[in-house]
Amino acid sequence: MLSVKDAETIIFNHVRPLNQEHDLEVVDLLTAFHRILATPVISSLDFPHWDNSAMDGFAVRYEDVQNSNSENPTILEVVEEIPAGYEPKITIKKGQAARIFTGAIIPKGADTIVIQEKTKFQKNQVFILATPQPQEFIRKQGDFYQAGTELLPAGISLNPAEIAILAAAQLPKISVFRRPRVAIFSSGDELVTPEQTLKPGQIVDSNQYALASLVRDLGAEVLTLGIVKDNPSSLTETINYAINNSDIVISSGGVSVGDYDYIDNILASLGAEIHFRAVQMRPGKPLTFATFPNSLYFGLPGNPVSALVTFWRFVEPTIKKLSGINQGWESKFIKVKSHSELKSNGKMETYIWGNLNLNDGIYEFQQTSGNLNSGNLINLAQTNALAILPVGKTLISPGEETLVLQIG
Ligand SMILES: Nc1nc2c(c(=O)[nH]1)N[C@H]1C(S)=C(S)[C@@H](COP(=O)(O)OP(=O)(O)OC[C@H]3O[C@@H](n4cnc5c(N)ncnc54)[C@H](O)[C@@H]3O)O[C@H]1N2
Ligand code: MOO
Ligand SMILES: [Mg+2]
Repeated sequence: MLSVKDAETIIFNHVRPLNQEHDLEVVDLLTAFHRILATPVISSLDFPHWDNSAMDGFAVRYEDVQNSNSENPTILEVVEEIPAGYEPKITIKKGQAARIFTGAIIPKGADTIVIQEKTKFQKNQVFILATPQPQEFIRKQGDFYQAGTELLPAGISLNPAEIAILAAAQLPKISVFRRPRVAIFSSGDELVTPEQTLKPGQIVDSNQYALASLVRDLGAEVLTLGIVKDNPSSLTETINYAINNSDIVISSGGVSVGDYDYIDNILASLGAEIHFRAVQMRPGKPLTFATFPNSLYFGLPGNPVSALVTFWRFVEPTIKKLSGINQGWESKFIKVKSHSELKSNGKMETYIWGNLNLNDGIYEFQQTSGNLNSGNLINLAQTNALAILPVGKTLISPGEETLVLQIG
């Protein structure tokens, strides 16, 4: 059976990230949080824009004050006051200083700031009570960024720091990648919506709710196509619509070996290239991955935990990669101590849901309580991690390390 690693490689090799020419959208900076920058940004402004003061104090010529101390203060004439936002008019000459405030432009002639705590100020005279370092507290024009060079690269997620940088660079409208479009549907004659009264044998389509929330949280646009009966013509119609209206299609249910598990046959009849139908993992073994010319298809298993585990393990990084992020779209596994005894049959890569708890600043994994059954959605509540036992590993004892994938 195909290993999880090989399945992942196959999937990621088929992801074509959104394109800088065709998949752009211009958005207001205030709505750009977590969007992906589509083109590199170059600013014509230096940062800082001008030599400016990092402190409230006095702008002086270093050579005038280099031998100052409290017994022998240097006395300078204060010729101008320079608040932030004001353009200085006077060049500082020998024996002169300017009163200056944080962020204000350094006047011509001055090269050093003396903070006001090291001075005594009287009328238009300042007494310099200590010798500063040469050029102390001056933020030089272009020290942080030089105009014309790359300010931000394409393919990064816009977090608060980047949003602030774009605002500072006077770019209130920016090019980002459009949101990936993801179609979701559930298949099964037994499925009903949460509003419907349950008849014997029926179950609520909970997968669609969970999957839509996860997809939206990843910044994608969700197209929910509802519940589709285990009926080849309805499934054909829905899948055909989905592959023509989205970048990624996610279905749940109908991918195992039962008589009513039609998804794979219909994918084949619609001309999909089916890359695999099962992966050596538990939960999540019956997982179908197929491609059409313009979309990727994930046939997730119907069991609620299996659908979510396969989403977290394979679909989440796929959506991230497709969205145009150039780094860090891959799943991140972390090594932590297990507080619980973790068991597997050793035949499948096994995913155990539970919690990363902080214990004296160190994360420890604790298996969820109750039955680890892929049909048991209830004890998935409030978990935040999956511990992973590789094939061949049957036991992780308390205190031993395990790899975990954070979920949520
Ligand atoms: N003979 C075998 N039977 C099964 C195998 C196998 O290898 N041989 N694999 C089992 C495993 S593992 C899983 S996982 C499931 C996957 O089944 P399907 O993907 O075909 O899904 P269904 O048969 O449609 O449903 C399975 C289960 O999940 C419930 N379900 C389905 N959709 C939803 C939904 N949208 N929301 C909530 N719950 C849903 C459904 O009622 C079933 O209980 O196959 C095993 N069988
Ligand atoms: O993949 Mo199934 O998930 O083990 O119930
Ligand atoms: Mg089935």
